[in-house]
Amino acid sequence: MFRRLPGDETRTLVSTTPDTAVVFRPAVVRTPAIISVIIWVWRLLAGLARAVWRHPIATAVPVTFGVIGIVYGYRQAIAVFGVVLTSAVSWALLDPDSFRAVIGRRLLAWWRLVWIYRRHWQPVMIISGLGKHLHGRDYLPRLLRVTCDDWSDRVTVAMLAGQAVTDWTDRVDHLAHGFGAASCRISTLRPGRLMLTFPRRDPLSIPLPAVPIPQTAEVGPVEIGRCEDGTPYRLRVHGTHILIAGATGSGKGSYLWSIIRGLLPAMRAGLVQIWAADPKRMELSFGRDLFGPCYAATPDECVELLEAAVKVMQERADRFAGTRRTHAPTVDDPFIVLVVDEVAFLTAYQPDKQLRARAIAALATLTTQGRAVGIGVVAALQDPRKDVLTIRNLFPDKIALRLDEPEQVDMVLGEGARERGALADHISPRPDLGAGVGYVRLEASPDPVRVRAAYVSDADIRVMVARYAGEGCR
Ligand SMILES: Nc1ncnc2c1ncn2[C@@H]1O[C@H](COP(=O)(O)OP(=O)(O)OP(=O)(O)O)[C@@H](O)[C@H]1O
Repeated sequence: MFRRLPGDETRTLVSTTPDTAVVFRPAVVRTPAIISVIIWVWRLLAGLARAVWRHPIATAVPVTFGVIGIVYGYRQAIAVFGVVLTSAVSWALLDPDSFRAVIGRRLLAWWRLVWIYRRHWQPVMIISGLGKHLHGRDYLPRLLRVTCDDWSDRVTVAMLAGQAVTDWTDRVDHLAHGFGAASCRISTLRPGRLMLTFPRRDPLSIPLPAVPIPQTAEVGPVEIGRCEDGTPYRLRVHGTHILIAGATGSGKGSYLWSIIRGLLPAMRAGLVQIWAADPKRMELSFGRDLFGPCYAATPDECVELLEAAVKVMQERADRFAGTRRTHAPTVDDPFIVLVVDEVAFLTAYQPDKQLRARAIAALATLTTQGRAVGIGVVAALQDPRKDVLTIRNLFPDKIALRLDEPEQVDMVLGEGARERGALADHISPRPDLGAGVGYVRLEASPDPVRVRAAYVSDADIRVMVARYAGEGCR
């Protein structure tokens, strides 16, 4: 509202043509003071009207107390204020959840709008290059709204005409540092409107204990951890194939074991069979009794297991052809989930060329045709490059855990994922902080979501084996 008037800057402008002494000075027409006053008053009224429109409650509260003060006297106004304040404090103490939902988050959002975002908006926009200062005027993207949930601020922004989403995704670091947040995520609400998400705290910063084994036999999405907004992270396993990529020690094992854990009751009910290929012999071997004869460790055995799955797939395809298009797990045709730890041992590092080709062919067949007949592949690998796993794009669902290089993020999650905030290369290598933390793209949105899998400890696996060994593949 206190921007300079047009013309203030112009007065000081001087331009010359190169190599001559010719100097151009723009003509400045002196504005009568009354015009300036009218403009200032107009801006003041417009600013007040805008404040009332944008923050009706924040304006109504002081106005109400002011009116009570004027009409009934200031003692009454202070008494009413005291009653309202005491009621609010009692509510917050007695039922903090409902207070937070109704009042607390709105107050926090208003405070953060005023103190963080509006206060820093102009300098952050100009310095990051998202706004422009031209001829004495600021052209800034509009800050429309701030809402808060328990873990983050969500800032709605109207982009400047002519800006692209990539102008913003290229500057997530500027925005995060500018507004004092650990990171910034960008999502598109509609053409011209963006939502910036700034986390205030990290619900994933401490390891999560293993999710309890479900009570019922279900093949639906398996709860395996938590999303960064604190909601449970449920991973769809049936009707898809999942690739989990992460450097050594990134916690791939916790995903594999959490999936297995969530499917145990369905395995007992005969609706699921878990087949395990464990060429590294370090991860799945710990609970090998869970898998019975459907466990393979040597490369030959692993490839035979994959080819056995292809046979089942083809037999089902022959039977289902023309009668059904999707698979519903039954005891006769259970959902087969083929868990492959370090799939690159079979597809890239395997010295026997023929065996390698057989493994790639079997995996390609399963990932292209297995879904509809109830066969899913869950594969983990350390190095997501194409020459390590040529068929990585055949996995519809991918999870990027801690990766060594920024380029690897897009290799796993698809073009532009890192720009949209999937900073998998920034995940801490400290196991307590970063193991099991990863980025996924959920079905509902192209924007990456940060998640953490629960940690299934050795003791948990021992209990799982003791309770469920011999119940799956017989
Ligand atoms: N979800 C998790 N939460 C907390 N800590 C975890 C989690 N997953 C794993 N860890 C810790 O990180 C260590 C390494 O995990 P893990 O062996 O699963 O990694 P990995 O990605 O399978 O590694 P590699 O590829 O070398 O086998 C574990 O020993 C454990 O201490």
